[in-house]
Amino acid sequence: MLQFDLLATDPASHARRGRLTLNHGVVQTPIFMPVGTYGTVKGVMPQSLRDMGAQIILGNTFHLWMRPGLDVVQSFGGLHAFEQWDKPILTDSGGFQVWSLGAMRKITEEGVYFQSPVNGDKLFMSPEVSMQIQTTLNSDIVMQLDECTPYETQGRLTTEAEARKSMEMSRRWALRSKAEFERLGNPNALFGIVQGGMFEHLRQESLQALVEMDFPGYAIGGVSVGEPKDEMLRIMAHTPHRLPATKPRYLMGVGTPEDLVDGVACGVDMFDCVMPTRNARNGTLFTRYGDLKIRNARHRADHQPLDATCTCHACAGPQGIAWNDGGRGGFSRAYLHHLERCGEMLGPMLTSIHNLHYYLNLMQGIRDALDAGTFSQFHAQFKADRARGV
Ligand SMILES: Nc1cc(CSc2ncc[nH]2)c2nc(N)[nH]c(=O)c2c1
Ligand SMILES: [Zn+2]
Repeated sequence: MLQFDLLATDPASHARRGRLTLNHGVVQTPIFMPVGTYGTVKGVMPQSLRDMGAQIILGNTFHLWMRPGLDVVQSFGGLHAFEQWDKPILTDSGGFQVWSLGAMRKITEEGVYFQSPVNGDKLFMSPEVSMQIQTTLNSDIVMQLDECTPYETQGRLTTEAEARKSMEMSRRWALRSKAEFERLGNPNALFGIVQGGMFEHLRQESLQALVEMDFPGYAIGGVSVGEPKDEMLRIMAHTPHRLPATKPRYLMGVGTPEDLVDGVACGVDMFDCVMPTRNARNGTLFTRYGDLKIRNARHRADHQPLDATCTCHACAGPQGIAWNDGGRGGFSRAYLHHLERCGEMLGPMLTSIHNLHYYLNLMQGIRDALDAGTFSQFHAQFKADRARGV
């Protein structure tokens, strides 16, 4: 089941405020979805995710199929009980992950043949198999099996003909995914995925065909695949607002804080990206006034928190009072620098909390601005602040 209510639209852009009602709960949009590939958002407890306002997280069909295996997840009645997350979950279909395997796979019309990276078993993933796995996972939002059209093929740009061929196969796989999803009687929501490479007219053909299939929501795939930023922004400006206004739009694998605010202005409702958690593990922290590299020696004896305006547990402690508001319950840059230098596990745990909180708080600020009719001002202030430098 999926219901999408449009609550407000920004007169000066394609930005919109919405509410997504799914089987495991309600999600306010625009939204950022933390990535929990192996059934865990790396290093972050489910309670911490709830405390920071996460409303929906991502799981991965391919990885969970490999480990722990469907029999184990099935014995829990699905992913929610297994990973102790009772709010909505979106699962990606597995195509992107098999594609990322590189050499160890063969793509045919029927599906993808590949070797398990875990034990070398010969495996096969088709639209039907992907739907069967996602039905077992019982995720609230299921993604069709698609082929993520690469930006480059054998070291040269993917041609229009190659992008068309790939988009047309994804279109046929959308139909097969939908047929199997319905045959299985899956009670959740299946999203179609727009492909078409960097070619606007192929994007238009792809989205038109998917809209005719009448999915409850749509994703834009095939970006954030190594293309230059201006190419991603060109597709982001072209495609989202051409999708039905009454249905949710999900931009896959994007992006930086700037991409999220720009993406909302282009009409995107849902984002996912490994950046906040991956950057946290390599010591790159997002703050209101720019990015900060905690390993830099200049933080060695700095008593300030990562971000003096942040109310996350790392910056403001259990009381959640920001440094600028007089709070002193958080951890200092000096301490986080020390943890990073020592390779202590508490380091990535705290930096992941901070970065996820930054992304979720940014989306909360966007929703509040859309509710207040001040999104343009929010957008301008956000950019000015981020340009200030830490
Ligand atoms: N950039 C990008 C990222 C993802 C993974 S989204 C994700 N899965 C798990 C976490 N995050 C994609 N997934 C699919 N199915 N298709 C795509 O075109 C695509 C493109
Ligand atoms: Zn913080």
